[in-house]
Amino acid sequence: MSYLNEPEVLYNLQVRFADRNCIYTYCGIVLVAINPYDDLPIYGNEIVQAYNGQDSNNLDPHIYAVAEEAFKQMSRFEQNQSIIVSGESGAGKTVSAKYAMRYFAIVGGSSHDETQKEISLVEKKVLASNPIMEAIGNAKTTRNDNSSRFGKYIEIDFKKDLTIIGAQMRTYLLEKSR
Ligand SMILES: Nc1ncnc2c1ncn2[C@@H]1O[C@H](COP(=O)(O)OP(=O)(O)OP(=O)(O)O)[C@@H](O)[C@H]1O
Repeated sequence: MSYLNEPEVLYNLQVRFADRNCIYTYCGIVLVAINPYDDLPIYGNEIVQAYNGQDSNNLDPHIYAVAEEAFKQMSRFEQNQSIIVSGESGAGKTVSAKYAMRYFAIVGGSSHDETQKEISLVEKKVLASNPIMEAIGNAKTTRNDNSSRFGKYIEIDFKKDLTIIGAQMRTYLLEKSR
């Protein structure tokens, strides 16, 4: 985008989503996601591997590109990284966060053995915590059938060899209306 203003952003989002079914668009350094309410074939293991270790500037905008960038920065500089997922109810925050976690689980789970792309036990446990947390903390609303009733701070901990050692989830931002 040559200019980062509202008409330019809206025009680009419309062209990419309506005409090309691309739900992800970069607006500056922010990745904007449009909820497609449809199962798109863009999250499979082969797509994870396409982003793994690549320069995200050369690839289509994707939540996996954001996750890859964070993973790369963490491994290169040994510094904690944060991804902020924001948007109105039903925008797709929870789904995006789960895909980012899935990316870390696959990439972190397989980094100790490049030939083994299976997710190991710790990574499986981290991903399996999602339905448990949703059973306790989600409810149907007029805007979202599976609405999170509390904000989440999810911390994923990695070992030096970049495999996942564990994860923690904390509640925050409990709105009065929720
Ligand atoms: N990338 C996606 N692909 C397909 N469907 C999606 C995607 N993102 C969201 N959805 C659909 O939209 C629904 C709502 O998304 P989600 O629960 O992630 O919203 P949210 O922003 O977390 O909302 P809330 O703030 O109410 O918790 C999902 O249950 C799913 O059906």
